[in-house]
Amino acid sequence: MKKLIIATRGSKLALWQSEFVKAELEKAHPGLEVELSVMMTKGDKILDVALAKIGGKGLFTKELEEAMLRGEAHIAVHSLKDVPMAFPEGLKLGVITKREDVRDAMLSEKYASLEALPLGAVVGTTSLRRRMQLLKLRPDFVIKNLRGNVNTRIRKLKEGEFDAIILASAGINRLGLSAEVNYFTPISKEVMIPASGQAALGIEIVCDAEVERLVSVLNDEDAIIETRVERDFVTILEGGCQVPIGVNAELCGDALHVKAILGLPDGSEMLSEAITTTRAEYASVGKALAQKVIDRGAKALLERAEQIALNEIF
Ligand SMILES: NCc1[nH]cc(CCC(=O)O)c1CC(=O)O
Repeated sequence: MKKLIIATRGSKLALWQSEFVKAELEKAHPGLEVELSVMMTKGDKILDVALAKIGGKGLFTKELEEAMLRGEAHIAVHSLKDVPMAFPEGLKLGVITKREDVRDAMLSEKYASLEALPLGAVVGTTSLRRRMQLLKLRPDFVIKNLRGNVNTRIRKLKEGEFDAIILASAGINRLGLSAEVNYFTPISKEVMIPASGQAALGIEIVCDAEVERLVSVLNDEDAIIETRVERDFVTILEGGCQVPIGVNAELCGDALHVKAILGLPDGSEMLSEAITTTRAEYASVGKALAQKVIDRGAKALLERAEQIALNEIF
């Protein structure tokens, strides 16, 4: 194969991620040419409706997948946290890359940390997972919806609509945006458990042995293990991307630490659990942790969370 085509969205983060993969593949395979094919997805067009309402499934990936299935592209680079578990026939998850900083971060023009925010501070996020954990820590916060790509969200912060906003550190670091705001403060995983797959890239590929061989150089074994645990946990709970579930697995040498939280978006009811095990147990620990929360009523709690989210008028 001489030329490999990446189907990509046109947002700055999507382009950064695809350019990164292009550069890594060209470095690993001298003589290979990698080209970006930029396209609009439905999710890029609908910016005024909360994603929880329209049902986020495939919203940012459908057009890219259709291009791959038509043979017009070979791979698509996604943030793994946005990648569903199942793929259309003919496509699969071919690569999981090394993770950036997995933590969420607080961005603010005036305040250096969550603790420093005043009573009743207005905090921007549309993620139910972030809202739940913010209100658990500080029930006085006023959580206001914040949509749009990373650059749009930072612009809204700077326009003064929010005292602080919450974004993934990974996106900010990749785009080099931390200096755009006065305070960029990663939030410890003790305070806010990240989303499944956060900070890793997932490369979706056409089912083709040559394509798979070329991209496999980007696989990271620790990221594969950690995100496998996280994705197993979410799959067993049947949680879509719009449910309030935080789950994080972290390898420290041979030790594998996993913790999770789920509950109602307003933080009024929550379940959290943790397991520490060994690397060798990775294939069963996501399921084991899910079973622990299921035994404590997780399924009913998530059903209530989903009803609340769907009924909400944003
Ligand atoms: N849901 C949007 C999304 N998907 C991936 C990232 C960037 C970080 C990552 O790779 O996990 C973001 C932005 C954000 O949550 O702040």
